[in-house]
Amino acid sequence: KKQLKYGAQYKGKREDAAMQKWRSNRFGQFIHWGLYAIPGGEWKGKTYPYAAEFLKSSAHISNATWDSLSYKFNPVKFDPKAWAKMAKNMGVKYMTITTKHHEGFSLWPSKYSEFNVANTPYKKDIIGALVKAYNSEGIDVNFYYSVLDWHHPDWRYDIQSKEDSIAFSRYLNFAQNQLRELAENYPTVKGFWFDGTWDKSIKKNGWWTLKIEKMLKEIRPGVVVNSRLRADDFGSRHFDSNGDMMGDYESGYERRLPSPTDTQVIHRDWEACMTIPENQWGYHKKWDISYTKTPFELIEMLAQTTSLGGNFLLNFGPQADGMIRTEEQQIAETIGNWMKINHPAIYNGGYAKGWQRQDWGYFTQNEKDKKLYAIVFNIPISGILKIQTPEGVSIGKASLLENTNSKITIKEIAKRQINLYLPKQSFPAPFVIVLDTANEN
Ligand SMILES: C[C@@H]1N[C@@H](C#Cc2ccccc2)[C@H](O)[C@@H]1O
Repeated sequence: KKQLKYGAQYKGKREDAAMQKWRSNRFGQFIHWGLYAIPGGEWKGKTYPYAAEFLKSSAHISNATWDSLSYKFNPVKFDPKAWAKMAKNMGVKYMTITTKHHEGFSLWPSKYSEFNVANTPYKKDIIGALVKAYNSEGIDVNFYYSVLDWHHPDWRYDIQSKEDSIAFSRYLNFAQNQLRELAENYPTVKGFWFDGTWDKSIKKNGWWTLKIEKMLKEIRPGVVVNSRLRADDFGSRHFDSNGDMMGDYESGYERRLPSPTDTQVIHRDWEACMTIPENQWGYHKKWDISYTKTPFELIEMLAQTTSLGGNFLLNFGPQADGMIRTEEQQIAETIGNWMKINHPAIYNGGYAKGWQRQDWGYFTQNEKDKKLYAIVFNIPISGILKIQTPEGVSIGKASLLENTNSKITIKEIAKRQINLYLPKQSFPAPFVIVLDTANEN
């Protein structure tokens, strides 16, 4: 084991109330909003298929030209209450908003950078309005903050000279001031989601990442910080050089999930963040420039994530005028209709220890109602769901969550082998079976 000053600060899962709430939320809305929404993946008549929030680099746009987009930022149709209402109806329990993405533009009136929303035609504090609106709907708000900053003159990708070192220490102070400002000015913030920490400059300054984690937790006790902020004494990220996770949850799953049988993830808190298009976080004018996931595919990702004890953060990229595009509205509505009936399998849900993963879907164990849920995506032609029960546990009753009067016949066909006979009906959507289990001994 290496002696580390800037490695993991604790082992195992945090069990305080704030972390338990974060964990029980399970389903969150990611929002990527910034100047990149204005060009929306297009520049001088050319469409760029890459991630819209990276247009500045994919179209080789100068800082001066890109920064002048701030004079056009005026989301006249922005209605934070409408966004929060849509999120509530979709069934999310938390929202993570980009306070500052790689472009360096701050969506709040920061004292530490002129490059912020107060100096645009819109003027108003977008972060403050969103925190108020989402909290009013009972939705927790976390702040995404990109340490990587294309705008700030003191940002460095690497430290290769004394000048780099002097400039970058100015940058780290700037970022620390902005983060303190966010933690102090928005007291209901529940978490910080760091990004843009992959460059050598940060890997060589692991001390700063721990300093930031400690500062935020001092200002806002209980606040939850993702592993992506952290680098240790030797530049190891997410997990320190002894293999221990840093931060409060593992946040390496970006546009990918662990495999359904990858049960090593259940030993820690983790979150997967997901785009609906193949790879667009910011608004792209051409929705169908890539494959866009269907609501049922997204619901299956939510189910798979919950079944492995993780949180699922689904991304929305609002338009420059402040509207959520209709394609995203429709997906949010379909997911919300499903969640209204099936949320007991998700909220407070987690890994169902001892219940073998089956190919028809996923088990989740609800830590509040202690019930076991089977979320079914692939109905067998036989109409029979095969289940292996753990040692010492039997299934007493099974019924459809959407209709608990629907009895599902159970037959033990061999030791620990159960057949569940599905009702003879159509299942137009993924559905949930609630299982009452009992200890045999
Ligand atoms: C959460 C996501 N992380 C950001 C990124 C990235 C990235 C950076 C380098 C190579 C590939 C992807 C995306 O812009 C979005 O904010």
